[in-house]
Amino acid sequence: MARPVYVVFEGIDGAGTTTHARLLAEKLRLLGYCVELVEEPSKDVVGGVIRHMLRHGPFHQDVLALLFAADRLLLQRSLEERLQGRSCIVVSDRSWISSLAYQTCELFPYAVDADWVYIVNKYAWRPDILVYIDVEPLIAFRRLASRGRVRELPETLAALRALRESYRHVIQRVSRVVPVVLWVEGSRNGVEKPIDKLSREIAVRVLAAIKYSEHRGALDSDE
Ligand SMILES: Nc1ncnc2c1ncn2[C@@H]1O[C@H](COP(=O)(O)OP(=O)(O)O)[C@@H](O)[C@H]1O
Ligand SMILES: Cc1cn([C@H]2C[C@H](O)[C@@H](COP(=O)(O)OP(=O)(O)O)O2)c(=O)[nH]c1=O
Repeated sequence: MARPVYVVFEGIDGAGTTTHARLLAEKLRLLGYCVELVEEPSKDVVGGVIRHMLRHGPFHQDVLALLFAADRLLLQRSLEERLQGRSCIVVSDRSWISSLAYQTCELFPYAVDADWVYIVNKYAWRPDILVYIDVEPLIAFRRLASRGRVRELPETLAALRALRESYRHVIQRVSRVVPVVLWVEGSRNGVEKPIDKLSREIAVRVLAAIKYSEHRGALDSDE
């Protein structure tokens, strides 16, 4: 049964994961691919509980890790049922890699260890392509502030700095299990890369990775 190609975006809050997941999905659709765009947390029941907790607390990472894992499994199962084995590209803003970066961050209460995140996400899809958008914390913070969206946690400047550090380790760690890791620079020396330019760069790199995996798939099925 054909499995969807699973492309995930990761980055600290305000890095642009939502924006660029949507733009990539649009571009791939225009090229004729079947594309499903998913966002985590979902708009379903468990996603709603998560959003409530993120807004009102308690900000307990152990509980959040379980809820995020459950939300993700529900989302992926309903997608599998809907796709019925049709080949498709699933573009997601965030994945269990966010749990590795956020729920293990020592700055937050009841942080968990990475091994436990792996265990509770054992049955979640493994990304085929990971796009990590690296943005300097001050830029991300300004973006969040300009949208009036600075929640106490995890969107303080100190938390954004800690999360970027956490991602540095996480990206290294997951490159052992994720076949394609695309590290994209969203800003440099306090200057952000314009959305259009970044989006084009991401599309070109993701497309090259998709074509490569299609080629590998064709070779594998010839064997
Ligand atoms: N490359 C970019 N340059 C300028 N602004 C950007 C860029 N990428 C995203 N933004 C803006 O930054 C804000 C945060 O983006 P968003 O996609 O919601 O981030 P995230 O989902 O990672 O928290 C949005 O207002 C978006 O328009
Ligand atoms: C998927 C996931 C997200 N998160 C966090 C990242 C964000 O702070 C928040 C998602 O809220 P959301 O408002 O959707 O933020 P964004 O637009 O940045 O994705 O949840 C986790 O802590 N663990 C996870 O497993």
